[in-house]
Amino acid sequence: MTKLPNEPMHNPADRITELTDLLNYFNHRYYQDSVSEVSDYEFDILLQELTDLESRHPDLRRDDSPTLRVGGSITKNFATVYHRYPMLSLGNTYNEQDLRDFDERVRKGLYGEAYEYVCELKFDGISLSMTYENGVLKRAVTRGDGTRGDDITGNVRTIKTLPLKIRSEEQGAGAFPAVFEVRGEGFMPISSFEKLNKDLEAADEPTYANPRNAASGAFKLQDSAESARRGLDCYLYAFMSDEVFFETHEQSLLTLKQWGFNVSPSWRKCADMDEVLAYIHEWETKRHTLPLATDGIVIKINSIAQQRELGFTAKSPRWAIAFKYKAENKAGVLKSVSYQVGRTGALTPVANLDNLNEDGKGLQLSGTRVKRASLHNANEIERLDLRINDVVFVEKGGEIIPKITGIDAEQRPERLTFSITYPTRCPECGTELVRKETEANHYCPNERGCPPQLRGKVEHFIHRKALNIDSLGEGKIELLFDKNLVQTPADLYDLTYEKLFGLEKVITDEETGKTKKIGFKEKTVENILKGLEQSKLAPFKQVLFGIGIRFVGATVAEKLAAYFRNIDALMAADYASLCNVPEIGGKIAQSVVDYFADAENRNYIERLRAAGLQFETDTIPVVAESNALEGKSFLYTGTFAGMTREELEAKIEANGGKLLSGVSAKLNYLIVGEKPGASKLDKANRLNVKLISEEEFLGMLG
Ligand SMILES: NC(=O)c1ccc[n+]([C@@H]2O[C@H](COP(=O)([O-])OP(=O)(O)OC[C@H]3O[C@@H](n4cnc5c(N)ncnc54)[C@H](O)[C@@H]3O)[C@@H](O)[C@H]2O)c1
Ligand SMILES: [Zn+2]
Repeated sequence: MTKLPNEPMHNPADRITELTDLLNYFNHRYYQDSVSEVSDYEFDILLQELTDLESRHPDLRRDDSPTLRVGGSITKNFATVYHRYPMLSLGNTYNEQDLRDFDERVRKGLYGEAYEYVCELKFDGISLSMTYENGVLKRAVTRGDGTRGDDITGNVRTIKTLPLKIRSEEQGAGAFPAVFEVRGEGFMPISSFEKLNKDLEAADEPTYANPRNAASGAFKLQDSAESARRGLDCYLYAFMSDEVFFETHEQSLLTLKQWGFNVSPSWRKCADMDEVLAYIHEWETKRHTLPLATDGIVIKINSIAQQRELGFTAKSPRWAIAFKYKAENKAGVLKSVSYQVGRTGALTPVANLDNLNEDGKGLQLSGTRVKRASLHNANEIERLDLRINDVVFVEKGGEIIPKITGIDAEQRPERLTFSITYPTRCPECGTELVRKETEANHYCPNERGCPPQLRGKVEHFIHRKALNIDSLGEGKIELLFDKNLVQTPADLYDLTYEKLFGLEKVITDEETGKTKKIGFKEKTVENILKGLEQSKLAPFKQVLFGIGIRFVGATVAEKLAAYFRNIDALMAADYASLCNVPEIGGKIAQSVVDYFADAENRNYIERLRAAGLQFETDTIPVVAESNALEGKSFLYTGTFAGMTREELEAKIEANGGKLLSGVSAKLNYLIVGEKPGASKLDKANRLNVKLISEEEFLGMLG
């Protein structure tokens, strides 16, 4: 499949088919999987090409064309809700002439009436619709396919800035209709996004490319508590009700604010398109100082009556348009490449950049000063054909982290450039690097002596999903390393009040040059010791994740802990028995075997055991009762009158049944208790899984 927009195509029918399929596929990835396979700009260029082709060949337009409908759809994981008022998309453009044309269409559409615009920032998240009844939040729904959305009320309720009940008239707010809807953008602030990615990285899970995709993922989680932890927020920008309640959009924004809604103060009323353009220019760089991602401006007609007059197309209102900013791309100079060693020993090349004047100030890009860009690995340097002193193009888009998109080949003959020699030794410890054939990265194999790897192991150990010691952080760990108090996580448990009290260090931020002093005073020391004490209660699965066996992420650790129940059984397991564990493959099995074959690792485990950490899964031991359930698989949902979930799980296993982790075609029985989960029930029904009650289950035991 080609993605090139301008590829000559003899046959418009073929190109229309190709673009329709491709864009529908990108939409699916974007809305269902929260993944962008191409940039928004590339997507929009292709969509424009399809729109143009269809307007020249209307008979070739397919019914499922992405130009006819909103891109998203509903999922099977939530209850489906029909929107009272359809939720549409917005027409968009990247250039000013299109805005002038839009203005012209509005002028004609309003037959000479005077009109005003309201400009708002275009927040980059997912659209939400909230229904309030008598001032109380009743329902929050995603846009879905525009007609129906997913009911994600539980997740939206975790947004702290969204009122569950709006301010009443007595509290100084005006009257409101008995039933109304507000719409806004649910987003993940950049700080939460960065924290989440760091967390995911530490847990060996895939990270999100940008805050939008992260927000989209977080709003669609099944577990609202996890959704709450992701620090979501929401800006409101629209009001709707059956009767006309406001005369202008401006009034609605002001009133929403009064009722207690989170309305971004960045909007502005503009008398004409010139003022709109001034607003666009003003926010082009200023928007990067905001704590959330924005990708453009939304321009709306202020008068609600005029909005009604202008109406809608199948996909978007005729009274509004989005102006999107292109990712800024600038030329700079590649001064040098440095190499960072991470927790796993992987080497990452980093480009050190400067502006074309080479005054050491870096590139001014999208409101920030860029001095470095990640190059990922040696292949990337080769792919871009980079040489030191090359003029390179640097882009900072929705991806937050700047990247080099290419070199300016025309400049090369006039410049003295040097090839990049990839190091053969670790820049941190001097050990010879290795590169496995199947992997793109070079690694430093000196796990036990390479400082960033040692520090990384301790940082991993204290992670929330591991031993969860939040009274320690990167800075404090660095201090403990510097003072030679800690080399491995086991050393943490030898720390005492006397050793810690009074330690001090000044830390300089490499990027900003700002310094920060950290010192261990009474309170800090007490908290550290308390955190370490509490970590002794962390369950086995977390300890197993924390010790940091390669390829054993949080989920794998949980499976191993559930299966082997204690560390001794796990240490004794051979390759074949590890491969018997559901969902554990050969790569993980081998890594576990190798890990425990090493005497030093066993020694480390014994030190942690002596410190008092949990090395056993404390659940009800399974004593075989019968094989009445042999060959049958089970899953349960809800709570049960006669037993706890643990007891139920033990019963299934004790009688030879298999407990599955989710509803699939392989599942034979779903045991349904009180307050069952709607999504499990729904999926089981669709897959024709037999539903049974607690009594029926007990009856099967004979
Ligand atoms: N990269 C990819 O693979 C990919 C795939 C599909 C779609 N996309 C991107 O998504 C776009 C289509 O998405 P869309 O239909 O949601 O359109 P859109 O995101 O361009 O515009 C409509 C949306 O803007 C949001 N919005 C933010 N601030 C707003 C404000 N102040 N007022 C009103 N609305 C505001 C609302 O959620 C609204 O639904 C495409 O044009 C493309 O850029 C990218
Ligand atoms: Zn090293």
